[in-house]
Amino acid sequence: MTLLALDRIGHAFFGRTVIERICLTVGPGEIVSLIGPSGSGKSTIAHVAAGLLEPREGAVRRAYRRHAMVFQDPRLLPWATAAQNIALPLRLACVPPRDRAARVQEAAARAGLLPEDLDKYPSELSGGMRQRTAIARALAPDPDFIYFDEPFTALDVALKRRMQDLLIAAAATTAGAGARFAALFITHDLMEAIRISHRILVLDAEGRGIAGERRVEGTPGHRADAMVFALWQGYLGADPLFAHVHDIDERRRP
Ligand SMILES: Nc1ncnc2c1ncn2[C@@H]1O[C@H](COP(=O)(O)OP(=O)(O)OP(=O)(O)O)[C@@H](O)[C@H]1O
Repeated sequence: MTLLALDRIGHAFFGRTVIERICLTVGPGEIVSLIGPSGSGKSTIAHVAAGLLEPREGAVRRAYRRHAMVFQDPRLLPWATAAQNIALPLRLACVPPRDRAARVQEAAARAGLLPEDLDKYPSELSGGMRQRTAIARALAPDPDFIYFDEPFTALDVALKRRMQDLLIAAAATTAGAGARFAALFITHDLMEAIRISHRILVLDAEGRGIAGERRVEGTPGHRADAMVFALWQGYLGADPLFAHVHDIDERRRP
């Protein structure tokens, strides 16, 4: 079964082609990273997949129930508390007010927010807490698919790691039930992709399709750091698929 399928997607801005022949699939419970250099069209692909942009070519099939999105910028309403921000999608989905508080608390707990943080305004929260709030807001309507567009890029290394672990835990469920959500995770950080994903898709250097993919050994959250590091070294040092990932100069793109 496939929750998301892109079939030969192409898109152009003002007549300039930015993506072409993009084919990808994401299955239930899968975290799939899409990696590529800056300007290679990763966000454009996520926007097309989520229905924010109509592609010029190709077809998108969505078989999931409900999706959410998390961006690099948390995009919180500054005049609303963390709890009110998290409740926003519940209000939009007409969830009765009596049910909202419990769902906000559950989502906040999954995102690692403390009860006392919920009454704070975004300006009173640190960058990491703001991003946790954005993640809680995404989790609140219980989506079975989440688009992440470089959500941790602006965070420092230790915080980034904690947020990756949080995402892995939030996606998985307890007691043998299926995963709670599948995800398309946009990043330019190969180490991050190896830590959190089941599969990594690599964009062609010129955005002309997916150059290839690698299924990452093991399960997210159960890979030892030494293994993650060894895979990262192997991919960058010896795997031609990743040769362009860190050394392309986006200013040379046509
Ligand atoms: N709304 C837009 N109008 C015009 N050009 C755009 C628009 N959005 C993106 N582009 C261009 O499309 C190309 C791909 O952009 P996109 O943001 O998808 O790349 P990306 O791989 O996500 O980059 P980054 O990693 O830097 O975020 C870039 O050259 C960008 O300038």
